[in-house]
Amino acid sequence: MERSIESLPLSASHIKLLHRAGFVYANDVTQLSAVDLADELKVSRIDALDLIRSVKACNNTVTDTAIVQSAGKIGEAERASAKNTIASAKVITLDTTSVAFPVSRTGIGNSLTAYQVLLNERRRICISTGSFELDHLLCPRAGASDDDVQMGVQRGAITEFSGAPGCGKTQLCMQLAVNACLKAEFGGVGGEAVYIDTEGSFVVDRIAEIALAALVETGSEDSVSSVLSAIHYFRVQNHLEQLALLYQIPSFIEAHPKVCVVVIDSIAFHFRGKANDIGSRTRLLHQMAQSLTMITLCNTSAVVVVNQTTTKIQHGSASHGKLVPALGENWGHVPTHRLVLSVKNGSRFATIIKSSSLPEGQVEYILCDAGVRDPGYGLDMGD
Ligand SMILES: Nc1ncnc2c1ncn2[C@@H]1O[C@H](COP(=O)(O)OP(=O)(O)OP(=O)(O)O)[C@@H](O)[C@H]1O
Repeated sequence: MERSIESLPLSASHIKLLHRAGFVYANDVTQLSAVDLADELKVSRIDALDLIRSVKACNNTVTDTAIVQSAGKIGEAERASAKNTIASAKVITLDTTSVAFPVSRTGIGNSLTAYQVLLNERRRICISTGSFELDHLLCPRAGASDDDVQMGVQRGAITEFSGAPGCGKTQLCMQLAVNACLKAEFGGVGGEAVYIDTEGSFVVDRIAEIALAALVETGSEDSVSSVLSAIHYFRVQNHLEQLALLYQIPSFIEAHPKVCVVVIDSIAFHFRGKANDIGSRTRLLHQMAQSLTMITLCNTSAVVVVNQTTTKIQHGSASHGKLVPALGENWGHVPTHRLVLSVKNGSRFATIIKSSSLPEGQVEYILCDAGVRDPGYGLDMGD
């Protein structure tokens, strides 16, 4: 029996994507190869493969249920159980790119086996920071068999970069936004980026320069304008706007399913100086943390937050203090990975200070006209 696409328990964005490309029946999708479907939908091959698997899984589930029902062999209990199966298929295929998450936005989620989680992790294409060393620090992928897999900032996680002014936080954010939008075959993800600027530090000429350098380096024939057109820029003026925007980002991503990174530069700017009212600040930060977590749970976006640094007084004196990320210790539990960027004797370093899955480590990076790169970048050019 031919099943129409819209009768399948796929996400609305998947159905829209398939309809827009002219697909009507499930079999039209399942008979295609991932390469052909990727061409048709203008998505990456991994995303196309995932979509084919999802359609196949949904199609089989729906068809099996329909067959059992039409044969009259199904009681109320079985019917309910079949319904649950379809519902769970919907949760598992909720994401629009590649990763299945057990938690839905609207209800208690279903479990995945650890092995499924492992497969999802392996399939997940990270977003490059521009520095090979930093990419490996952020995503070592121990045991991964595919050496060509893109490393960098992990999707489905909140990564925080903090550091003193001038250490390169904004440069890194702009580089990540560009790399998210480059095509997969040119070292990118072929996605779109959300860029939330709370400080007014986003410089469009600079991001255009970074995009041009990336296109030239990788030999991509795309234009700077096509890369910049995939970056959705939001400027927020105060903490209420920031909270409201973050709350709406999941819906925004649902309407823009190619978004694979949400950058917030910086998370702390509008929350500093509210130390007088600790209670309300804690509540606001808690709300913000919930919104960020929701973004990572209901789709496969990476969340990248910039944090400022503050001096932690030690031995009762600021002169013995050390620089630590702002917003206090409670906030420190929110990011999945926390890194500090620092400058010492003219060299720039990124150091992991907290992570539940990454080993401790430090790498050196540089900032140059092209953006964020490894030390020694450009030395072998022209050989
Ligand atoms: N075209 C460029 N070429 C090389 N380095 C550059 C270029 N543009 C900016 N930089 C470097 O970037 C640094 C500023 O980085 P960035 O604005 O990311 O700092 P930040 O950590 O975000 O600071 P703040 O907290 O004040 O916003 C400057 O010190 C400069 O050395």
